[in-house]
Amino acid sequence: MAARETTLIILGAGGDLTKRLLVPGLAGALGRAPELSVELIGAGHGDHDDAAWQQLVREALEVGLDELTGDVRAAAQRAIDATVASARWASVDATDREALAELVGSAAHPAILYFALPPSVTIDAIAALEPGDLPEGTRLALEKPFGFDAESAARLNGLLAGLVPDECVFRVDHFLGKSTVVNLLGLRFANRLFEAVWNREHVARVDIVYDETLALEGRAGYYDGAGALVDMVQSHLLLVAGIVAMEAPAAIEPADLHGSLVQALRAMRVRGDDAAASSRRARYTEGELDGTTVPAYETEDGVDPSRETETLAELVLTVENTRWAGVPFTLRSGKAVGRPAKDAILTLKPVAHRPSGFTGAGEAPRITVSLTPEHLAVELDLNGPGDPLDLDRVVVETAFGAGELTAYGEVLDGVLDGDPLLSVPAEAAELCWQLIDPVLAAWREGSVPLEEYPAGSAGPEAWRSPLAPPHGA
Ligand SMILES: O=P(O)(O)OC[C@H]1O[C@@H](O)[C@H](O)[C@@H](O)[C@@H]1O
Repeated sequence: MAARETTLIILGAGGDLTKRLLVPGLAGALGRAPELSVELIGAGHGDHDDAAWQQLVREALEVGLDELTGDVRAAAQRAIDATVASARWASVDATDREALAELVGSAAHPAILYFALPPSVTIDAIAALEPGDLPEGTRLALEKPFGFDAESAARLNGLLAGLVPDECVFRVDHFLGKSTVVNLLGLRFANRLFEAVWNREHVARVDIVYDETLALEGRAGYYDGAGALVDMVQSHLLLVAGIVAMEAPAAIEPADLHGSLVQALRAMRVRGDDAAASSRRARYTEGELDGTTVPAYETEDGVDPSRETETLAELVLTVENTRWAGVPFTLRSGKAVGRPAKDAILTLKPVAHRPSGFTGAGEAPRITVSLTPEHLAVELDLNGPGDPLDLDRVVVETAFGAGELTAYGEVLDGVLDGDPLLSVPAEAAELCWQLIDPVLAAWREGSVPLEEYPAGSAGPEAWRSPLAPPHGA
């Protein structure tokens, strides 16, 4: 195996993401690629120095190690000392062109610049750079959210295109690194049983839900400016919806997969083109979760109550093509929800004719692909104990194999390897914002009330019933 060397520069390395997810994920990527050695530069403001950064790197790599098993874990273990020894800190303002160019120039190997920064700072940093500032082969990785609306996402794509070739740009969405999300491809396209019913003839509705028990967790600085719609629906769930909706690619190769994903996103619309009638928003009030009192969102440190940030968001889309016309796709995500559910659910239509004489069961059956943990459940109406004509609802379930790496590990592995398969295509990043912008505008205008739910509940009572379609949709 030929040795490979690269420099990973994390901009914004003093932030929570680096310690909690990026460096632990790096342990997995190092374990997967034992031939790779990484010079790890942390860059940012703050009072770090080489020693503090090295300590952070060691601790975070060890956290990452705990999530690995087998050969990958053994290889990651072997890589830790060398990675820590190479780690250095650079106090740099990412928007200072000369300082950034100098930092990239000081890298021992071809560099990857990872922007773990708020979107507006990332845009300023990219805008400050000139093409000649980055040596050939430099890769740019950008954390979500990619821009802050469709216009800024398009501008950012334009700026990036002027700096490096598109195959050197990695738009990171760790959901594309989740083994369960990747598994949707295998489930759909390698199984006739599922692909045959995966369309409007058989599917009544699609729900993509990511309700978490996690509350704000001290992230007001970021979250209060984002809210559930941007943080989760825009950044992650739309891409999951794209994978659920897309046509089969010819190959699991970047160009084919990205083409299918983009085509599906292009076909999506807010239902009835009515953002106010096709969305809901809510915010948690004080409540109990797992025996602990969760304070009301608006009283959390760093929250500006006048912003009306939602902690639960729901959006109904349609996919305007032959496969999906008329099927509602409901995307929903919330924080501090007592009944966590992280699933893609296809609710099937009833059979065209159930012969009279059968009793029992008969409600709409579902195919549930859990995004966390790895799990598939298919509901069937079968002969229960006793009378064979009295049907019981039976759930056929199986676990999927767990991913070898964490979602961040998978995504970083792609970035380090120069493989864009699991990175977000440029057009997809813009399309996701094009769907969300009208919803944000309707919410800003006050066309959609901000509802409330106690932390620890399942959400507002009224949300148990699906949103009625707008007139004419
Ligand atoms: O369940 P995971 O993989 O941690 O992903 C969910 C998280 O995804 C992040 O991108 C969001 O910013 C968080 O708010 C959210 O909790």
